[in-house]
Amino acid sequence: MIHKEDITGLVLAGGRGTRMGGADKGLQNFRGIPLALHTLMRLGPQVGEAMINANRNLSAYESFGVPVWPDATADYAGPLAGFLTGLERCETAYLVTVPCDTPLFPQDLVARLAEALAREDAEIAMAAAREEDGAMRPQPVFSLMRRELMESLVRFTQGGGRKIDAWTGQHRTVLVPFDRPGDEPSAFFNANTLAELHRLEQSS
Ligand SMILES: Nc1nc2c(ncn2[C@@H]2O[C@H](COP(=O)(O)OP(=O)(O)OP(=O)(O)O)[C@@H](O)[C@H]2O)c(=O)[nH]1
Ligand SMILES: [Mg+2]
Repeated sequence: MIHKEDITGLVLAGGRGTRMGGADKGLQNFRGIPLALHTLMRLGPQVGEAMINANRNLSAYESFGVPVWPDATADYAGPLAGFLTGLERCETAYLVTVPCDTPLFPQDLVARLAEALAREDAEIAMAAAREEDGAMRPQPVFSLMRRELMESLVRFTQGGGRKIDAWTGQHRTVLVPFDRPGDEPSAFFNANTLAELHRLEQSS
């Protein structure tokens, strides 16, 4: 069994927000609260420690009250750069990642990932959920992983690797479906554009 005190939660807010016109997505308001803070408030009760990965406007993120870490490299190498930053800063045995643009993610996300990781003796537990087109797909930015994977990720990214599934494919990974009766069907809908953000704000 994995205790929540052994898990650090990382809010991924280090992207370019290209599809939002280059806006710093984590600072865009969702129901009156910045997306990254909304995400942090939903993640905090599920983990022992929390931190934010951001690459711009660091003092705004720092005002949310948890440590803020930018990527070590300034080239916007994608979400794996955020994973790596998180693993480097993580002081617990496990790290879980959550993107800042999916504010309605499940309140039992971490518990279910942790249960599956322990049950399967896996190295990574990754959520899978139905997307807006109805298809079940892995949600790689929602992953719980062992801190020891840091060295593997250093090697992978230094070799030029960028794709999350190419890296997780090197490790024992369990997929955790979030489509049980009672699961919110739109929990994993993410806001990549301002229109999607406004649509999400109107939803349940
Ligand atoms: N640290 C870090 N995180 C990133 C980077 N690129 C994307 N992310 C994060 O990964 C998650 C998924 O990213 P996307 O929604 O695909 O990308 P985005 O950069 O936010 O937006 P687009 O530029 O429109 O693709 C988000 O939480 C991003 O903040 C990066 O270069 N570095
Ligand atoms: Mg996104």
